Order: sequence, then structure tokens, then C-alpha cells
Amino acid sequence: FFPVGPETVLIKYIHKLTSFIYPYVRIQIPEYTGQGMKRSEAFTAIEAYLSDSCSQRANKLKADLGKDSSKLILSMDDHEEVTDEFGGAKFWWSSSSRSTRQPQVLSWYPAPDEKRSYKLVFHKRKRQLVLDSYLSHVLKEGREVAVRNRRRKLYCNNPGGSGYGYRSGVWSHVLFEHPSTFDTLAMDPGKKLEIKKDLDAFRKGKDYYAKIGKAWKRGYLLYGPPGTGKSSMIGAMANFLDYDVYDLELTTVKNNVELRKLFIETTGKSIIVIEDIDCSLDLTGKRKQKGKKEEGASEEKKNLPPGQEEKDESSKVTLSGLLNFIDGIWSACGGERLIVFTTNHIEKLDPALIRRGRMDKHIEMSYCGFEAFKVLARNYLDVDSHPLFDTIRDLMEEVKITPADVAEKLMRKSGDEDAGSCLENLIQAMNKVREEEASKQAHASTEEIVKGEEEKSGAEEEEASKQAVRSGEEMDGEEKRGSRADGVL
Ligand SMILES: Nc1ncnc2c1ncn2[C@@H]1O[C@H](COP(=O)(O)OP(=O)(O)OP(=O)(O)O)[C@@H](O)[C@H]1O
Ligand SMILES: [Mg+2]
Repeated sequence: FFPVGPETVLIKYIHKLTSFIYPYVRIQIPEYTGQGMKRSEAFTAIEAYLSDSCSQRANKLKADLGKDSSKLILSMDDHEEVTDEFGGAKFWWSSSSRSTRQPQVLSWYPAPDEKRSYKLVFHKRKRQLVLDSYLSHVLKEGREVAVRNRRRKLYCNNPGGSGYGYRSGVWSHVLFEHPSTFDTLAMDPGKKLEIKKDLDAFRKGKDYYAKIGKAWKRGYLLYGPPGTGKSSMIGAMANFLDYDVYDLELTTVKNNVELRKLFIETTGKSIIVIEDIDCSLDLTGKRKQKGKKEEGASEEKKNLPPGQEEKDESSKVTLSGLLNFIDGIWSACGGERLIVFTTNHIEKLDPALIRRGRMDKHIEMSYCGFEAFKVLARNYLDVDSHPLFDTIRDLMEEVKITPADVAEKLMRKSGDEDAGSCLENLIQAMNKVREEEASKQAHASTEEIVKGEEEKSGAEEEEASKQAVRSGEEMDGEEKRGSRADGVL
């Protein structure tokens, strides 16, 4: 027996009384939860769910552009109510927003000015139905609607160059509208099909990845000379999978901690891209040089003011930081991510970075072959065959030309330029490349001959001098000395 004051007893009775008169349960879903600045996923899903079901019923609606920018997506306006039915029960949804602007409070992490939230009200007898099935139904439907309506985004981690304040380390985004697709991408058809199959298997592989105990992600390494379509390939992948793209600029990431923060902030169904990985950082072969570097670093450290050393050490993204980013424990959060690296110099990369399991698939983007050329000809000139194709096929076997150069030649400069003259341009360009190659080779080989001859004549001279020495030895006195000197000179 606990002695309780009269107020407690009173409150207890008031609760009982209100639940008798007002037999409803309320659930509040705020837009931002906890201390994080991250938008609640539940809120987003509910927003989408309600937008789908309320457009028929609510009176006050908000509109925004949908996926193809031609259709308006309606959603519930603030302070609006809709009812929903599920499993024979009725549910009331309402939205509210409350201004929280506090001008006198200065904060490093300013809170959003408005606190928005959704409220769900239902009869307490339906509590079990809500917990067992209604909420999961709402989330599932909502997520599907959100995916259907969403406009894909291109995120980058360099918001206007401001490297300080609460904005640093946060992604900013624009709409992703890259025109490249697998149809416009010029490469060997077999290879293209293989990549498409691989991506498809990945997209559908949720259960498979769970079964084999791997995080649902896949790494691609695209390598090859400039202008062979690595960036275009990333665009095509994003369009094929309908994923968002995160373009990670490593040089602006201050340290490993920030890298991890960026990674956690990425959402599922996305491609994380690091372009020119060999230039981004001194990640190349760092592990091997570690010992040497540390020696040097400790000497440098001596000259730094106290406190500076620590900062310097932690102010870099390191190879191990990047490896953790790719396959550390954090990479399992969220799931369904593709990580793509591009480089022009695969040989410069640390093998640890590109081993299978991290970079599961290595794709070489190379010079334009005849099959790739045909794709470009179809896209740029609308031709599938042409009398000049045979010449081009022969030339392509000899000459290294990038798809970017081919594309440039095939682009119609004026409206009246016909396919034939574009192809002629291409042939001319390839002939020029061939001549240049030939003259370079000729130059190289004449150099070799000259070098060879120099060596040969050098040897002859030496032989002659030896001869002279030998013959001189046979002489005697003054003459001997003189002739030897001649020989040497
Ligand atoms: N395989 C290709 N198929 C179709 N177009 C291509 C292809 N490769 C290059 N192009 C054309 O050339 C341009 C440059 O290509 P892209 O930016 O993809 O090259 P990259 O390999 O990323 O080069 P870099 O290594 O310099 O970044 C593209 O805009 C595209 O028009
Ligand atoms: Mg590129």
C-alpha cells in the first residue's frame, strides 16, 4: 500500500473519466525526430500515403511537381483532416504545423522554423489492428507511392563552397536529369548486356544478399582513357535502375569522420560516385609507403605548435577511412547502394581498394570499336548501314579513337549536313590519327637507328684505339708514347 496524495487520485480518475468519454487513441508523427536533422522516414512515407488517398477527399491541398515535371502531386495542406478506412475500421488523420521561431536564441544547429507533424486518431478498440497491420500497411503503401512520384536527385557534398558551420558535410541536391541511357551508350553489345544483367540481379537481390550474409551493395570500377564514356555510363546506370546519384568529391571531405557522416546521410536506392579516384587523394599505394611517411611526418610535427599535430593527423581522408566507408559496418545501413569509382589509371590504385568484394566488377571502357561506332551512327545520324562503313571498320581496327571523338565528328554541325559528309569527317580524322601514329613510329625508329649507329661507331672507334694501342706496344721509346696518345685521342 502506497500512500498517495489526493491530487494523484484525482488525476487517475480524470484519466479514467476522459478515456470513458473520449475513447480514442492518438499517435503523433513529427517530421524531425531526436536531435538529428534527419527527416523522419515515417513522416515521409505517411505524407506520400496521404497524398495518394486524400486527393479525393481533403479540401485544402498542397501541390508540387512530380516525376516527369508535367503532373502535379497533391498532398495534404497543414491543419487539414482526412479519414481513411482499413479492415472495417475508421481512421482520422490530421496535419499540423507549429512555428518554433525563437529569434533570441542563437544556436549552432538552428532548428527548422516550423514543426510539422501528422496525427492519427482511432478508437481504442482498434488498437490491435493498428499495431498489427494498419501502420505497416500505411508505411508500405507510402513508400511505394513515394518511389512512384519521386524525382530523382543528384546530390553533391560541396554546398556552395562554404566549408564551415552546420552546412558543411551535408549533401545538397539538384534534380537529376542525365540524358545518357544504355541505348545511347556506345560499347560492345555483349558487354553492355552483361552489365545490364548484373544491375538487374543486384536490384532484385535483396533476399539473396540477406541469405549469403552480405550488405546489399555492389562496387563498380570503371577504368579507361578520358572520353571513353565512364561518366556517361554512370548516368546510364542511374537511369536504368531509377536510382539517385551521390557525387562524392573526396578532396573537400575534411576527414574520415566527415566521410562517415556523409555516408550515413545517403539514402537507399542510390549510386555513390567517386570520380577520378587516383587524383582525388593520395590513396595510391599509401599502405606500402606508410613507414616512410610516418618518419617524415614526425619530423614535420616537431615544428608545429602544440595541439596542431593531432588536428593534422585527423584532418585527412585516408585509405583505411575510405575502405571503412565502402565495406565497414556502416555500409550496411539503409541498403541497396551501388558504389562506383572511375579512374584513368587503374595501375596506380592500391590493390586493397579494388580487390573483389570491394569493387566487385571491373569494367574497362576502351577505345571505339566498330560495334560501338554503329550505336553512335544510329543515334547521331539515324543510319544502320552506309557504303563508308567498311572503310571505317578497317580503320577502327588500326586506329585508337575514343567514342567522344567519334561522337564529335558524327554530330551534325548544321541542319543540311548529311550522314555521308559526317562519316567522311570521321574517316579523315581517323586517317590523320593514323598518319600521326605512323610518323611518330617512324620518328621513334629513326631515333633507334641513329642511336644504334652511334653505339656502333663508338665501338668501332674503341676498337681502332685498342688496335692502335696494341700496335704501339710493339713500338719502342718516344714513338710508342706518341702513338698511344694519338690512339686515345
Ligand atoms: N561510350 C560512349 N557512348 C556514347 N557517348 C560517349 C561515349 N563515350 C564518350 N561519349 C561522349 O563523349 C562525352 C564525354 O564522355 P564521358 O564524360 O562519359 O567520358 P569519361 O570517360 O567520363 O572521360 P573522363 O575520364 O575524362 O572523365 C560524352 O558527353 C558523350 O557524348
Ligand atoms: Mg568522366
